[in-house]
Amino acid sequence: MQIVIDSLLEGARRATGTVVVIDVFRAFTTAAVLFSRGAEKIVMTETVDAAFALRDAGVGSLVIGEIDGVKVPGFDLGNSPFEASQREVEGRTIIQRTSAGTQGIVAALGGADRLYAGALVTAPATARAVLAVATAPAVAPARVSLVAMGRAGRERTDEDEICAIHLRNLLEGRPGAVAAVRDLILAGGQIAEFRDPEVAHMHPGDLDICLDIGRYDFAIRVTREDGRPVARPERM
Ligand SMILES: O=C(O)[C@H](CS(=O)(=O)O)OP(=O)(O)O
Repeated sequence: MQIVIDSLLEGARRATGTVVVIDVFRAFTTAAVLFSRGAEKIVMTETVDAAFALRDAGVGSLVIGEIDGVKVPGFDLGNSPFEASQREVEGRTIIQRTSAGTQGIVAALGGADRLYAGALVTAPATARAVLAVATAPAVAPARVSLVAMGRAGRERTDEDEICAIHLRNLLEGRPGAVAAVRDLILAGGQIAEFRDPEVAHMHPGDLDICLDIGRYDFAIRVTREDGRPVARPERM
């Protein structure tokens, strides 16, 4: 198994094999929270207009996400895992548009043999899901691309790069260093905005959820349906 770590939108575009697009802060943590609360599936889109059009067409009933981290006017939810954890979403189809995470999924959809949306909350389950495929005899030589999406898919960020390294440890059979992963991210420059009352869209509760490594026992698998990326929980 060959594991490649790459970054940002360009990395997502060139990713091949089994691909994990990583967005810890916050898109795929939010997606995981919604699945833990019974959401059926999440349709991931690139643009706000596409998200509204899908809702208007009846493809989904809730539209969520952000621009520059801030909830889009007219969306039902922003990109906050904490807010998602307060929402009733049982059985719902959700449409998600974010600045990094869903952009990466759309960019990777064409080149990926198998696609996952990754975050720390789902890291062990994602590694199990990837290993189940990557080590299957029929799928050699296996390549796994881990793509850290960063800020808006344009600027590398600690949490996504560190999540990629943590996933590589798990994929290569090492336990990783859960406390060190948390500590290193918490020492970084992006943490202050979660605690800044002036940055209202970054809820302090988001940080606790995003850094709760292995909180959920499912991976988030993305498949193409009607030409669109659709995410569902996958349990191994
Ligand atoms: O809402 C977020 O936390 C980010 C905003 S940005 O990428 O830093 O502009 O979106 P996400 O797609 O969850 O990284």
